[in-house]
Amino acid sequence: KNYPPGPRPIPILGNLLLLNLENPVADLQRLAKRYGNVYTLFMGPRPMVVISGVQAIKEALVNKAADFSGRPQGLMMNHALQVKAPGVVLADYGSAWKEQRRFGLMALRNFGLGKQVMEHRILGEIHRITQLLEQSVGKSTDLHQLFHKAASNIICQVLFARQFDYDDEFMEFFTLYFSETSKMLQGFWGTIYDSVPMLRCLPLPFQRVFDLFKMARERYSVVLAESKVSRVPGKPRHFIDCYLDELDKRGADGSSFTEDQLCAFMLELHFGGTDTTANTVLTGLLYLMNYPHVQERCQQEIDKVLDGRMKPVLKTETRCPMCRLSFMRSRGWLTPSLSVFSTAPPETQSFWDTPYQREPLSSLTCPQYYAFMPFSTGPRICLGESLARMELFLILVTLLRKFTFVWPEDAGEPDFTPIFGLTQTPKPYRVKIQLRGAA
Ligand code: HEM
Repeated sequence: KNYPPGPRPIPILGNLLLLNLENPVADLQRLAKRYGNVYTLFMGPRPMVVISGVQAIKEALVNKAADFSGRPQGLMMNHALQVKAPGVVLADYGSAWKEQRRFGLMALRNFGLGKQVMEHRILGEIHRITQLLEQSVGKSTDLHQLFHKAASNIICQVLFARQFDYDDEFMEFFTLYFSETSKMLQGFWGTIYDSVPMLRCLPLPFQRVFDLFKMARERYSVVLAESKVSRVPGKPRHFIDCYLDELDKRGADGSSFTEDQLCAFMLELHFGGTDTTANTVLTGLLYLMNYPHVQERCQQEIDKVLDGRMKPVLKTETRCPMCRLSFMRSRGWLTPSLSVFSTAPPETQSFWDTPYQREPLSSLTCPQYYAFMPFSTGPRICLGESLARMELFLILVTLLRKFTFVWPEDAGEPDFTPIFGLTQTPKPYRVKIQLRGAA
């Protein structure tokens, strides 16, 4: 009874019937209009406080961080990970989460985050994408797996210093696994699983997620076993080695460092580093194709700033305001719903009046950064933000410099409404690729 007001729940289902479980965003916004920026919804028997609007989100995630940085347990996500160890993403707010997060940041930095070596890795992967896109010039193409594969290869280099061919079984499996589980974990079936516990043991479609997680764990075990055989203690080659060194150092000191924890962490970084970045690029292209004048202005800016340079470099980012603004807009559109697990998603609605509106960038005003939170805010802010920003800038700038992306004439009206999931995904679309004369 101490919860904020909200619609009256019914037994067993709570308020589930008020939501379109395929994509509840519009319903959550409608309810916010009726009940205000902080209201309670019952997902089955489980109460959820929904927070909307910049002020309320800042208040919760920053000013009252200690109260709002936890993660609820007992959800499909926790069960799928089979957590003896919750990694970082699913760890509750406390000393174990702090310890792992601190280590994760340190290890990511050691293996390139924010350094030139990372820029080279990303540019190497972009070179591969560019070559593939060149083969599709003049044709109508589906890019949906391409960016997942590129982003996966970038994070795999950090995690275990390996890159895979795009048709490699490992790559094909993880591309499928990320996109299927992302939709399932926070789509219709995920919500049913989380909200109606009595249905959990039935052979419903959500059982597929558990199979996929099991298959992912098996593949990580192989990678981990290989690293253990080939490593030289004290000379880490990648994230796994670094973690194994930490395990050696700590021994059985009762800390949060365990091999299970390492596997969970790998999975979270691989997943977190792939699906989000890839879907942001896909959204960016969808948007740029449908606002050709914006694409053209970005290209003019890129040509001017890069001048005769062979490749874009990250330090030119500040000199590309139009590109930054366009890419920010894509991230704003795609605000991932990852933090639904702890609180409401960082709802940018009050800043981007209508996130899917058809007339963005009518004036070149830069958004106020305080309202822009695609990476969330507060202590649980995205661990990979700097890597993601690097990737997004370098990928989009390289592609726009070389190609023009055109919405095919026979593709009909674009549909900007994303598919809801752990990360929101643009609906599949095709793209016509043209080579730019000047590039
Ligand atoms: C466009 C790309 C990305 C976006 C939009 C994004 C967004 C987010 C958001 C919204 C959160 C939730 C924060 C919260 O709970 O309040 C998060 C957490 C996280 N992200 Fe990202 N992310 C991106 C890329 C990445 C990358 C490349 C990595 C890995 C290198 C990564 C790793 C993580 C991890 C480990 C967490 C959990 C942090 C914690 O719970 O302490 N993300 N991200």
